[in-house]
Amino acid sequence: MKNNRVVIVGTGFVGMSYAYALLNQGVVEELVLIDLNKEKAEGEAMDLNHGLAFAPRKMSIKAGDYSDCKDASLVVITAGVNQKPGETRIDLLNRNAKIIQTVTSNIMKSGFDGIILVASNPVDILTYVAWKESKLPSSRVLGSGTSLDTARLRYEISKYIHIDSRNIHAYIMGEHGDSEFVCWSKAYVGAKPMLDVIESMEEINFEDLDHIYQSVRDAAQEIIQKKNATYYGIGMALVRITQAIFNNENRIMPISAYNDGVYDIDKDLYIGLPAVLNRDGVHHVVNLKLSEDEQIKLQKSAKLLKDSLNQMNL
Ligand SMILES: NC(=O)C1=CN([C@@H]2O[C@H](COP(=O)(O)OP(=O)(O)OC[C@H]3O[C@@H](n4cnc5c(N)ncnc54)[C@H](O)[C@@H]3O)[C@@H](O)[C@H]2O)C=CC1
Ligand SMILES: CC(=O)C(=O)O
Repeated sequence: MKNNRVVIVGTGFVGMSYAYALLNQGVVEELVLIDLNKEKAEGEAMDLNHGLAFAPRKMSIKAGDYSDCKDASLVVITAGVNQKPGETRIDLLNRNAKIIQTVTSNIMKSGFDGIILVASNPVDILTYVAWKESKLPSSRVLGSGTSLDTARLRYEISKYIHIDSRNIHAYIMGEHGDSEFVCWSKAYVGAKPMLDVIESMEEINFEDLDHIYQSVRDAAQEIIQKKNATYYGIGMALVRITQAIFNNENRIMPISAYNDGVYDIDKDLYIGLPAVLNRDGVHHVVNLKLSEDEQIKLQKSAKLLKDSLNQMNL
């Protein structure tokens, strides 16, 4: 890891929520903001700099250009359009794929040799696009995947059982989209299997599991209906991934990782899987023994992503 510099490409809602959370949590030393709209990036850098007097650490924040990627350790791509009410993430594909190709090509022209983290939607497919365009090892290109969905899941479970969401160990896997699913067979509260929790607690029963899943799956649409975009949750998920990388944590997080055969699903694609993250990026994908039903769901989700990838000319 060369230094403690992060470059954000795309200073919209998501990019700036991430930047604001980075500043508040004092995660990095240097932050560079890039956007097609240079004035926006400049304004955002000024605004953030005015918070430095209240920040937990010294930090350099500026609007920049692609030459700033050369020495960066991490470039986070949050550029592109977001969903309008009723649109799915996949509906954004044609509009955002070109943007991600251009952005990645510009990043690589700078001589960049670090890690790329993609948040733009549809994130699994666009992470693949960034990986192909960058020609970096797949371990150094990852997407936010189901990290946000998993945080939503932990929150929803926590509401039922009144246990801190940080004690809930459970993953949403698959596409960051409508075909995602909960890996209930490997869900734990503290060290107690979720299925034992259901049997021993009155607050939650088996019927609630479907309701929890639906709330998670439909959360983005609900927020977009109410306030047009989602950004705080993903901003904080991106910070947690950034910390895992910069602090060399070997932390397990569900992110969009390249499937090179760890799971028995279509190969050569990116999909939401639990993975160990450290300063090298994705150290390895964690191989969970899924139930038969979960395995079918993961296969379906992968097929959907693969079909979308096959329709593109990459
Ligand atoms: N992965 C996840 O869990 C989540 C992903 N998203 C996705 O993040 C993306 C960004 O969403 P928002 O920030 O709400 O959108 P936004 O419209 O607020 O911001 C997008 C920014 O990208 C910039 N941009 C567009 N083309 C560019 C280019 N070629 N080079 C540099 N900058 C460019 C725009 O000028 C704008 O500032 C969307 O695709 C959205 O669906 C949003 C929430 C959660
Ligand atoms: C927009 C989006 O992908 C989300 O909030 O999950």
